[in-house]
Formats: sequence, C-alpha cells, structure tokens
Amino acid sequence: MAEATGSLPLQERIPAKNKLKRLSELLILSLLLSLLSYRLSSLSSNRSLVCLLALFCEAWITFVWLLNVNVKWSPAIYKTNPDHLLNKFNIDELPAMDIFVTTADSELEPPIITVNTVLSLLAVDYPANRLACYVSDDGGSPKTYYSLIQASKFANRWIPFCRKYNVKLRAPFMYFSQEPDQSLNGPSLDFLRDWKEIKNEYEELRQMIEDVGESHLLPLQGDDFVEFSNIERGNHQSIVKVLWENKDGKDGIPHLIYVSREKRPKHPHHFKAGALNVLTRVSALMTNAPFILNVDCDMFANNHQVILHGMCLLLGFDEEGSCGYAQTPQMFYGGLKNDPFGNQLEVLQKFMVGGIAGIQGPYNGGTGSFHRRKAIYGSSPFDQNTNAGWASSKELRRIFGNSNELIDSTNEIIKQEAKGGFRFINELSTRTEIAKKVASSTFEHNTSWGKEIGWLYGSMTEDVLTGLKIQSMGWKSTYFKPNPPAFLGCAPTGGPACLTQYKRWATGLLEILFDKDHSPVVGTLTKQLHFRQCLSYVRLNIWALQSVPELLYSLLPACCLITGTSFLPKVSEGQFLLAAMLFAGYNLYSLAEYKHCGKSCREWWNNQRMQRITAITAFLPGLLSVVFKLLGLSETVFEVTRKEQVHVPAHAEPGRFTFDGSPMFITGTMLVLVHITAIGVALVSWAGGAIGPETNGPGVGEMVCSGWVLISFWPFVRGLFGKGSYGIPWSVVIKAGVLAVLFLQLCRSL
Ligand SMILES: O=c1ccn([C@@H]2O[C@H](COP(=O)(O)OP(=O)(O)O[C@H]3O[C@H](CO)[C@@H](O)[C@H](O)[C@H]3O)[C@@H](O)[C@H]2O)c(=O)[nH]1
Ligand SMILES: [Mn+2]
Repeated sequence: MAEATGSLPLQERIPAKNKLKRLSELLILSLLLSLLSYRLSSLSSNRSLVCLLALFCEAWITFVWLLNVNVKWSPAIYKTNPDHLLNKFNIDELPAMDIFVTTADSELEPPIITVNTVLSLLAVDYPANRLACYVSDDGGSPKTYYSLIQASKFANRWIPFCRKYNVKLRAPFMYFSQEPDQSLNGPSLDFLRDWKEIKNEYEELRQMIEDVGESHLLPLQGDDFVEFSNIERGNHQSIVKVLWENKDGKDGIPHLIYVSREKRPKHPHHFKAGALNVLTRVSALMTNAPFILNVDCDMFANNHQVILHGMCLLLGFDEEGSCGYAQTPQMFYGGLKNDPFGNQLEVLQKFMVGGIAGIQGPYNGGTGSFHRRKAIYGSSPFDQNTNAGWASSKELRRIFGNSNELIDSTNEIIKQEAKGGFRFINELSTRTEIAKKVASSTFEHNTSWGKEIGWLYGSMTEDVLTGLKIQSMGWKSTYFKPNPPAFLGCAPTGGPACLTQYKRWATGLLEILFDKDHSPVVGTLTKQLHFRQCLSYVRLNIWALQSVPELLYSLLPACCLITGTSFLPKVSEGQFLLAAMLFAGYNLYSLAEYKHCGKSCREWWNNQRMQRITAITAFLPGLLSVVFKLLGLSETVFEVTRKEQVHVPAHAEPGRFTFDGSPMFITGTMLVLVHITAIGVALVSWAGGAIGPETNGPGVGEMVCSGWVLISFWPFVRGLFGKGSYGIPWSVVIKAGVLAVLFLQLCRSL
C-alpha cells in the first residue's frame, strides 16, 4: 500500500466559521444566568413549591444550554477527494472492504428494500474483487433469502449496465422511478433499449419478491431451502450461505453472503449489536477485510463513489489514530414536506454532529459508517504495528473465542498483516461450516464480544456506545458529507413509529450514561476520551432525563392559572423583559439555524413542536425503561422501525399526526387537557375580575406560556377530535383524564 503522504491530500479538514453564532449562544447563556439569579434572589420572598420547581427546571435548561455551547463551539467537517485517491493508489492496491447489511424482520422491513440496498452496494465504484457484502437476517426468513438469491441473479445484469452507462444512482427502485437520463449518454438507441430491458427485469424481480412476500411458499422449496424448513423465528440453527462468489477474483460482481445467526430462546441475542458481531466473525473467516462499512437494510448507497470517499478518510492521515471510523450523516428519501414528524434530523446533524465532529469526532451513527476492523477488535491507535496487550494466542482465544481460524485472522488484523486483498478467494463456500460455528448462539460465552470487543451490548443505541468505546481507546473519528449524499434511507412516518424510534434512542443513550465500564465519564477519567467530547456525549445521553424538567415546566403555567399564583415576573417588573428576551432570543436563534440550512419557517416550527412532543411522550417512557432496568425489573428491547419504500399516502393527510393506544400518548393528552382547563379557569376568573394581569395572581407570562404549550401540542388537540388513526383512542383519553384530574387536585392542595 502506498504511503498516505504526497502532494494531493485525500482529505481536508474544513472548520466552520461561526463567530456570530458563538456570540448569540453566549448572549442566550447570559440571559439564562440572569434569569437564574433573579429566581434565586426572589426565593427569599417566595419559597413556594412552584418557584422551587421553576428554579430546578431553569437550572436544568441552563445546564443543557452550556452543554450545547460546548458541542457547537468548534464545528468541522472533512472534504474527501476520491480523484486524489485514484491518483495515489493503483486500482488493485486499494484495500478490501467488508460491507455489513442488517435486517431483522421481513414484515417491517420488506425484502425489496434490503435487495435495493444490497444491489446499490454491490454496484458501487470500487474494484469488485475487493468488496464482500454480508447480509445478516435476524428474521431467519426464507423470503429474505429467496429475494437475495433473485437479487444476485439480477446483479449480473444491473452492474454491467451501471458500469456501461455510468449510472450514478445505483439503487434500481430509485433509478427507475425517474425517466432515463439521456444527457449522459446522448440520445442513444442502445441506451434506451438497454434501459427498458433492465427496467422490465427489475419489475419482474420486484414482482417475484412481492408475490412470495404475499403468501404461498411454493418457490421456497428445494435443496436451497432445507435449512429454512420448519424453523421458528428466534429458535433455529445458524445458516450461512454464499449467494454469489466472485470466483475469478476479477472485477465482476462482489461476493454476496447470507447469514442468519443461531437463535435460541434462552440465549440473549443482543439485537443489532449481536448481529454485527456475528458478521464480524463470519467475515473474518471468509474475507477478513481490514475495513468494514455498515448500513441498515434501508440505507442504499446514493453516491456511487461512496466507498472511495470513505477510503479517503481511512487512508488519508499520516497517523491512523486520526480516523478510527468515518461517519456520514443519516439522510432520508421521500421526506414529507416541512418535516412534520421532525425525523429528517438535518439541522440537528448539521449543528450537533457537525459540532462534536470538530472535537474528537462524530458519534457513531450505526449506519453509513466506515470502520477499521482493528479498532472494532479493541486495538488502540497506540499499539502501532505490535501486538502489545494481545500477548499469547491463549489470551486471544479467551478474548475472541475458541476458533483457531478466527484467532489466525485476528492476528493478521492486529499485526497489520491483512493488507490489500481478501484472505480467501475462490473458496468461500468451503468456509461456511466453520462460519456457522462462530455464528452460533453459544460462541460468545466467556469471551469479550460485546463487552470489550466488537459492537458493545447493554445499550439500545449500540452504535453510539461502540463509537464512544473506540474514542475512549484514543481514536478520533471523522465526519463527511459527500455530494450527492452518501446513503439514503426511510424515516418513519406517523406518530407511533416516530415516537417508538425516539423512545429507543432515548433509552439507549441513557443506558450509556449508566454503563459502568464505558460511560463517557469513565472514558474521560480513566481512558483517552477528551473532556469536551465527554460533555458532548453527556448532552446526548440525557435526552431521556430531559423529559422530567420539560414535563414539570410545561405544567407550571397551568398550575399557576388554576391556583391563581404566578412563577414568572409581572409585565411591570424589569425582569419581565428578561424572560421575554430569552423567549424571543432562543426562538430566533433556532429559526436562524433552520434558515441557514435552507429550511422554511414552517419546518422550523414543526420541528420545535416535535421536540416538545417527543420530550414528554417518547423520552419519558425511555426514562422509565432505564429506571426499570437499573432496578432489575425488566430488560430494554429493540423495537424495529417500520420501513416503507415509497411514501404513497395511504390516507389523505400523510403529514397529520397519528395515534394508537400506546401509553406513550398519555402524558401529551393529559397536558393538553390540563391546559385547556387552566386557560378556561383563568379566563373565567379574569372576566369575573377576581384576578387580573396586574394582581398577585397569574399574569401575561403564565397565560402566554400556557397558550404556547397548547399550540406546541396542537397535534394532540386535533387528536382529541380526530377520527380513526387521527384520533386519540378513548383508552388513552380516559387514562389521561384521570391523571389530569389528579393533577388539578394536587394543584388545589398546594
Ligand atoms: O434485533 C435486531 C434489531 C434490529 N436490527 C437492525 O438494526 C437496524 C436498525 O434498526 P431500525 O429499526 O431501522 O432503527 P433506526 O432507529 O432507524 O436505527 C438507528 O438507530 C439504531 C440504534 O437505536 C442504530 O442501530 C441504527 O444503525 C440507526 O440507523 C436495521 O437494519 C435492523 O434490521 C437487527 O439486525 N437485529
Ligand atoms: Mn432505520
């Protein structure tokens, strides 16, 4: 491999200019501090519970803001230059890459989605004899297997077509959803003929996959499917099948391997992290590439040069420690106008992930990330070229498990001998039996998989935990955003799916804070995690905790309106201006972020609203599930997000919030009921002249806050009157109503 030094850089670090932004952040910080000092000084005259709670919430908000300022202080992103890579390396000098795709449920994740992702990856611009794609199917589904067999046949038509006509978009469903682009190839008849032919073949493939998905299992019989016969999901042997082998080792179609690890009801399988660890071991026995790319089943390669871009970072530094992994942002296709569910995450990624990227590097996002296999193996950047810390084979066996082949391949990685091409060419199928062994449900017993090596267990956001562990070993990571975007996937739509995803994230992130071996605090105190990096992780970890102060603070104005008290300064007091400036300042600041990303005011508002909604609906159960786990009452579970290929609105209003009977909707509904009552009570008392804006009771501040909560939760207000999935089910309304009555009683007794 050539040295990564030379005239033309493979990558460039681009720090963002943000003086004005810093200034506005400091300004808001100073307003928050002034509010806090006002609160503290007013405690001498008023020590009511309401004021104490307000102090607690405002202190929390200030603390979170401080963390935000830290994260956003010095953003940076990397620009990659694939042309320079191709100048620097001969095409057959480029190192090998193992690609991992995970799928878990053929109902929630229709196989045609996985097939498109796999096809897009097999077709990327990279020497095919240096790529191997491993698909993990946690559903153990013959349908997924069948679909991938069909896909590998189609790949033999699709990939030559893409190469011949230099197709840019290599996920067939996306490519064929547009008219043929003749500008690239001229109005050539050949092109049009081939285009139509391949399109028809893709349609046939899609139809075949859909038909088998629909019902009968007829095509799923025969020798190929013996291992799938009579298997139960969650209780079966490991299945490893080579679907396509790049036999001549030339630039044809990359290897494609199907893996469904052994599952037994009594053995914890650790969800996606467990699946990725199996793929790590299976691939170690087959191809053992020094680099790994992992994507979720819906995240197709949208940029055909994406692996070249990733390589620019993995190979582009003099010190490999500068890039333990390279991360692309999660981006989505077919997003709804103005992002009503707040799950496009663009602005969040731009400023939060872009911010931490300028410290020790971005969080790991679980998909669209390029890894160094040795970092996954727990090697630190300081063990340069040695097997320091990895003493004997006996020790390796204890850590990695009882497989001679695995230990050999691990040695190659740790000692940096596994450069260049694949370990085995031409004989992949002879490796399936030993591969099944490392995919068994008992293989990890008494090893360090999931604890010190591989993708780590113990968090529903295994991606963030694993990235944190890698950075704690002393690695940095890099963030890059090629144009066109590297990968695109499906964002969940509808209330329940969105909130379930946010709940899982909040749960997983908080689990990390309490992880006794790998929490960011441990990483900073005892390992190599930078202090500012630690604070950035903490900012993310506390999502679930945020639910408590958010819920309390949004209840305070209602409590005041009902009991005729106040917690905010009066219009006549100077401090009223302070509160008003803070309110306006914060909203303008966040609006400016959206404008900077080219977003509409409507999108800003939709996202603000969703932030408030998720905080008290999804984050609260996230918090509870972590509390239950810590108390040993229950385990946390990974609930897979439903994926749909095209957003055909099944109902008339795809952007309208939908509900189901999930307890997640109770707090939001309760809040709305409480505020409607509170505003009603206040208006009646004001009309009666009992209290008013200038008395000791609630004033403009409380009224505005209450109204603000109501419009933030407007989807819930509509949900009270909506029909079908647009309406909040009675079971939820009743439970929320009981809680609201209890709350009103509680307020009265204050
Ligand atoms: O037991 C399981 C559960 C999930 N998955 C796969 O994990 C991926 C992510 O699941 P998804 O339901 O799409 O979750 P998202 O919230 O969209 O995923 C984000 O958040 C996850 C952590 O919560 C990360 O693992 C993902 O990489 C990241 O994209 C999918 O490919 C699943 O097939 C498995 O392989 N096995
Ligand atoms: Mn996903």
